This record gives sequence, C-alpha cells and structure tokens, in this order.
Amino acid sequence: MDIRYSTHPDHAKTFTTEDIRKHYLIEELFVPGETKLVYTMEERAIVGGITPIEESLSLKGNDQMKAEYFLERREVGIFNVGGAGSITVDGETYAMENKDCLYIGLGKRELLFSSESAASPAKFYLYSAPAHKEYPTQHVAFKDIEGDRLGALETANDRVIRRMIHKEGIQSCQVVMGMTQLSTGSVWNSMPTHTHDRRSEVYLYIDLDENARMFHMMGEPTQTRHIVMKNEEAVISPPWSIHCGAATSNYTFIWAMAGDNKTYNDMDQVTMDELR
Ligand SMILES: O=C(O)C(=O)C[C@H](O)C(=O)CO
Ligand SMILES: [Zn+2]
Repeated sequence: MDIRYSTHPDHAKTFTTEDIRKHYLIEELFVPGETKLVYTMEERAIVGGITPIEESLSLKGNDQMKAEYFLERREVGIFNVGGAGSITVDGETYAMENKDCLYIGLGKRELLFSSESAASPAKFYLYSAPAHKEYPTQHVAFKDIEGDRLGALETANDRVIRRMIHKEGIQSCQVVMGMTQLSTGSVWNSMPTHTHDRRSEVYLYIDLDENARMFHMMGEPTQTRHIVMKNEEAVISPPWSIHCGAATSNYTFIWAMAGDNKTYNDMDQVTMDELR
C-alpha cells in the first residue's frame, strides 16, 4: 500500500511538477488481476482500485493498517467504473453494473470482488475512511438516481450531479460520495471553485478517451497549480486546496470526501477575483 503524507500549503507552493504529481496524483489504479491501495494521511482515507479478471479478489486488512480485516475500524464507498461484476459482503452478493455504488459499513469481514466477464472486467473504485459505528450495507443503482442539473452549456459546465452516500442518501459515519457527468461540449467541473477546510476530497476522472487530458487545478486560491491527468486517474485535494478542472473533452468524475462533517453544501466559495 502506497502512503501519501499530508502537505502544508507553504510547502506545496514550492513543488515542481514532479513533486505535485508524486504527492497528489494517483496513477495505475486499475491493474488487471490486482488490488491497488493508496493510504493518504488526509482524513486517513484509503483510495483503491480492484480489477478482478478470472479469479475473484478479496479486500483484506494489511500490516500497515494493523487491522485483521479491512473494515475492522473503517467504512467504504465503492463504484464500479468497468464492466458488470459483483461484490460479496459476508456471504451476501450485490450485482454491480457500470456506475453502481455500494456502501459497506464498519465490521463486515469478507469482501469479495468479481467480474462477470474477463474480456470486460469490472473495475471497482473505493474510498474508505475511519468509522466509529456500523451503518447498513446499501447498494444504489446508477439508473435509479436522477441527479441534479448544474451549470450551462454557455459556460462549458453543463453537468448532472448524483449524490449517493450523503446526509440525505446512504448513511455513513463520514464518507460522502457521488458522481458528476459532464454533457457533450462541457469541460469545466466545480467552477466557480471552492475549498472546504472541514473535509478533504479525492476526484477520480473517468470516461475520458485515451488521448484526452484533464487539467486539474489545485493549490490555495491565490497559489493555483495544475496537474495533467489521464483517464482513470485520481487526485488528492487537501482541505486547503481548490479542486476543479477542465479537460479536452467531456467526462465523468467520482468525488469522495471525509472529515468533520457530511454537509455537502459546507463549502468556502472562491470568487474569480481571488484566484491567482
Ligand atoms: O460538479 C461539481 O461541481 C462537483 O461535483 C463538485 C464536487 O461534488 C465537490 O467538489 C464537492 O465538494
Ligand atoms: Zn469539493
């Protein structure tokens, strides 16, 4: 499991392109037949990708976590960003179509991930955070969530946001998770931008063509930097950092947060005048 330390904004200001990528960018999450995990000290979240091919893969505790099983002291939100598959939680199986979401609460022991077809494997994206009490395991199908329309084509940010794990949706201790889809011709997400000192966030960009690129913005509002990202890469946003971006085409992204509260609208909006 790769470990990422928290960074101070004064330090982040001095980062080269390589430093920024090393600290915040998460590449190669979906490796066929493997489970990839990154532990970030931001909220002690674990970000991961599980890509089963012929064999099922299980998500287990490890030495770095000092946990007998993965959810001994944690909860997890999972989206399938690949072909059809399933997740078995202590013997109960949940079918996971593309973009379906599953929340699994504290204390569940056996987590098994499978693909329906090795030719088009499921790709399970996970975001896990420490938990203090058990909430029920819940599945939500992408097709059952209508979502809310945000932005406009005129400002190149027409998009639909679907909140899955949040205050009024699937209950959790601290994980808040959802998916935003940009319409054809729209490229900007989360603009006007924001920070939220009470929570840190991770974005996973998906549905980008091989040659498309995302220019993800981060940093303090007056010290912005960018990271050039490809399809199926994730980026860690510390609580003091803006997080928004524009790509060379439309795309989808999964946002995941944890921290002091689960109030989606608790954001510190940044005005255009503040940005540097
Ligand atoms: O399109 C958007 O705007 C978003 O999806 C914003 C994220 O949900 C976010 O950053 C929440 O804090
Ligand atoms: Zn945010």
